[in-house]
Formats: sequence, C-alpha cells, structure tokens
Amino acid sequence: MTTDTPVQAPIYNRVALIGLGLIASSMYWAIKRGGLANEVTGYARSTETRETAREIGLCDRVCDTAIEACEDADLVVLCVPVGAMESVAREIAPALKKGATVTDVGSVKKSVIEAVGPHIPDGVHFVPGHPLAGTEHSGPRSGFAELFDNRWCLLVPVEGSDPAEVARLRALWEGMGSNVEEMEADHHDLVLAVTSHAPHLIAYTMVGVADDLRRVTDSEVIKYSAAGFRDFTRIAASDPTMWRDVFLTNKEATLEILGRFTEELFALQRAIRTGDGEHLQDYFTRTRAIRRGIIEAGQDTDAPDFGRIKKDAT
Ligand SMILES: NC(=O)c1ccc[n+]([C@@H]2O[C@H](COP(=O)([O-])OP(=O)(O)OC[C@H]3O[C@@H](n4cnc5c(N)ncnc54)[C@H](O)[C@@H]3O)[C@@H](O)[C@H]2O)c1
Ligand SMILES: O=C(O)C(=O)C[C@]1(C(=O)O)C=C[C@@H](O)C=C1
Repeated sequence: MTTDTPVQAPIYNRVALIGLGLIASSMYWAIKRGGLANEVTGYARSTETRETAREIGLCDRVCDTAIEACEDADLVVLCVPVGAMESVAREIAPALKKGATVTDVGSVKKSVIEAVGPHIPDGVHFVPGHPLAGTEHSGPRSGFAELFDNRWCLLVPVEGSDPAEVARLRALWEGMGSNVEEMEADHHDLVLAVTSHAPHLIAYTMVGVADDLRRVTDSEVIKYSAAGFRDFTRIAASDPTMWRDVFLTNKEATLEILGRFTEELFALQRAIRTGDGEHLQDYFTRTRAIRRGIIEAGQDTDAPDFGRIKKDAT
C-alpha cells in the first residue's frame, strides 16, 4: 500500500483515539488517507497535547475528557504507554456503547490483556493489537500517514473475541497499509522480547557505556560516531516512559532473552581473549546469513543493501 492508495468505504463510523502520540497521530493520518472512518475523535491527558492536536488539525474533534471522546465510538484505540492502559480502560468503561470494539497498540500483550480485560463491559468487544512500526520520536507532531505501510500489525484476539470484529479490525489495519497476522499473547511477548525489547535495552546500554567512558569525550563520541553506534543512539533516544513500561511489563520474556544474550556475549568475550578466530568467524558468518535472509524475504526494503543482496542472491 502506498500514499496513492484509493480511498475506500469507511470501515467504522466513529473511531476514538486515546493518547495522542506517535502511534495515534499516525493512525489518524492513515485513517484519513484511506477514508477508513467517518469521524475520528481524540483525547490526551495533558492540555498542552490537546492544544497542539487542535492546532495541527489532528483528529476531527479533540475532546477534553476520555469519556467524551469515547461516546458513540464504534472503535476505541488505547494509544497510551502500557503502564497507563489499566487506568484509561477503567476511566472509559462507562462510556463504551454496546457492540463497540476496544483495541490497543501496546508493545506488550499479556499484561495489557490482564490490565484492560476486566474493565471491558458485557456486550463490548476486546481485540488487542500491536503495530510493529515506530520511530524514536513521540508526541502528537511526530506521526505520519505512511508509518504502517508494509509493516506487520499483530492482532491478539482474546477468549471470546468475535471473529467478525477481529476481521473488521484487520480490515482497518490493512487499510492503513499493514500486513496483519494473529498471534497468541505469550508468544507475541517472547517474539518481541527477541526482536524489539532486548535490542532496545542493548542500545540503551551501549549509549550509556559511551557516556560513562570519560576517556572519550562527548565531542569525540559525536564527531567520530560510526554508523553502528549512530544506529544505537537513534534507538536509545526512544521515549523513556514507553520503554520503562515495556520492561516492567514484559519482565519474564525479556529476562529470558537477556540471560541468553549474556551467555553468548561471554562466549564471544572468551573467544576474543583466547584468540579463537574460528569461533568469531563462524559466529559472524551465521549472523550475516540472518541479515541476508531478512532482505531476501523483502522484510527490509529500506536497507541500503536491499538491491545488491537481492541481485547477488539470484
Ligand atoms: N513508539 C513506537 O515505536 C511504538 C510502536 C508500536 C507500539 N507502540 C506502543 O504504542 C503506545 C503509544 O506509544 P507512542 O509511541 O505513541 O507514545 P507517545 O509518547 O508518542 O504518546 C503517548 C500518549 O499517551 C498519553 N498518555 C500517557 N499517559 C497517559 C494517561 N495516563 N492517560 C491518558 N493519556 C496518557 C501521552 O500524553 C501521549 O499523548 C505504547 O503503548 C507503545 O508501547 C509504540
Ligand atoms: O523503529 C523504531 O524506532 C522502533 O523501535 C519500532 C519498534 C521496534 O522495535 O521495531 C519499537 C517498538 C514497538 O513496539 C514496535 C516497533
């Protein structure tokens, strides 16, 4: 799906976005691009964010309370940090109309299901979700319509989720440009611990180490920043509240992956100390094949080496 995707029939009459940051603002622009809803209301906790949203035309109507934003909504999307999902769900519950669907975009699924599920009234559907797309930026000004194009969105239906409402939400995400798959919550949290959560923690650590290393000055770190480190600094600039909540709520899976990571790191450390070039060579050959596999599968078309590796592979 690209920016010139034809506008289609609305999938929902009214969509409410709760929390107006990167993901909600990108959803708003993508919904408008595709004509996927007749009206989108929005609510953010801070007056400043609501004022910014009004100023930049984010949402058809910005409301001063979450209750007001959710009134008569067919779909309510919780776009707040994972740790804030429960209080927001409790707050909006009285305003949810029968037949409406509540979804979320949180980066962790099991804890969100446990936190939000008990607040969903009878007759209201709950279909958790997670778009695998983002940037290091946050806030209402950071969104853009193309964020979800050709990215995965994982839907995590819970027991009793109505298949028709799951299909409707799938159509919304597809309309916003995503490829959609369904996944079970525990598995989601383990997969994301490997592909997103642990890598973020490693990036935070590496940038922290550079910052602590007083023998290398700040200006040298900036001036001689090699591409690898620069990628780490981009990731490590991600929103502190969002990532604090991710690690506190996906504790088990992240600690499992970090345990494995530490073992591998020690093995590589030992290979360097003992001069075991064969271990290093084998290891790096294996990891290079993984990168090439991602590109050959068309999963990273933004990569500078996409064209070359595709060509080499034929
Ligand atoms: N940033 C990413 O790369 C990314 C990608 C996929 C999913 N997510 C998930 O999406 C959600 C939102 O992330 P984002 O990047 O849009 O964050 P963001 O910081 O850009 O926006 C979060 C919004 O929630 C509001 N908020 C915070 N606490 C609140 C509360 N208690 N009540 C009401 N509003 C509150 C903030 O004011 C802000 O408007 C998070 O759960 C995150 O895990 C983020
Ligand atoms: O591209 C980035 O900046 C991201 O970190 C996006 C990213 C990721 O790890 O891929 C971050 C958190 C999400 O829950 C989903 C996507």
